Amino acid sequence: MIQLYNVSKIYPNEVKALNDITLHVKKGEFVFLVGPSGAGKSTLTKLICREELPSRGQVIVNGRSVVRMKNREVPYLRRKIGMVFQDFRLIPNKTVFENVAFALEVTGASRKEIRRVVPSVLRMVGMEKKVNMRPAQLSGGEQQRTAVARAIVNNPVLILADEPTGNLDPDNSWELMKLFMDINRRGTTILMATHARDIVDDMKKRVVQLENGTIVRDEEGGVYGHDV
Ligand SMILES: Nc1ncnc2c1ncn2[C@@H]1O[C@H](COP(=O)(O)OP(=O)(O)OP(=O)(O)O)[C@@H](O)[C@H]1O
Repeated sequence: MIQLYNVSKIYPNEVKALNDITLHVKKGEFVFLVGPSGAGKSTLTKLICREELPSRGQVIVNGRSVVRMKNREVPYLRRKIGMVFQDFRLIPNKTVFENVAFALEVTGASRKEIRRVVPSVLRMVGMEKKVNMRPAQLSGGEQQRTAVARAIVNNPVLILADEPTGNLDPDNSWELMKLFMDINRRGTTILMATHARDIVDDMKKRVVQLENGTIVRDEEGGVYGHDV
């Protein structure tokens, strides 16, 4: 699903965010990306969805080189990737329904399709009773569940989550993780950058640890680690 070969990223200000990373993630895997602040976790996720280009190396997502990809092909890549962020990033003046529907509208989905798909996705994340609320009227947990609904509404093959529990209390964090586990069980690959030690320790998934832009640990059934 994701193959990175000898990837380095140097930002224009000369900061070397990633240094010769080689990483393979198979379809259906659930991978935690851990490491101290500034280790390069967000940069890695940005290379996968082509928000940034690598300075060196190759990035293959779902069988396609995102480095060689033309700009006009990027929207098709993004449709295959559901993204979830720490700060939710919902559109403030749209309702829950409209926020999720918007992700379908931009793909050219018909009204009929939207009326069919959006309610079922909102049911899946437990937001069916709040379809007409706006983000400001929702709790953090509800906002994030709406963001997850938006991320999965196009049936992505991959979910990239950048510290998705960062603004949630422990109960809401666990609710969110259950949702991600559910989505993963249905076959969607998940790559999640996180500082949530308890969650990583409990879930015993593959853990990739970054430090100063290099992978210092890649462990199946791993824990968060003592030296992070
Ligand atoms: N757009 C940018 N321009 C210049 N430097 C950047 C840019 N984005 C990130 N960096 C730098 O690259 C390094 C890696 O940053 P990155 O955001 O990938 O780390 P991170 O592991 O996600 O950190 P955190 O856990 O705090 O989110 C840091 O030194 C950061 O300051």
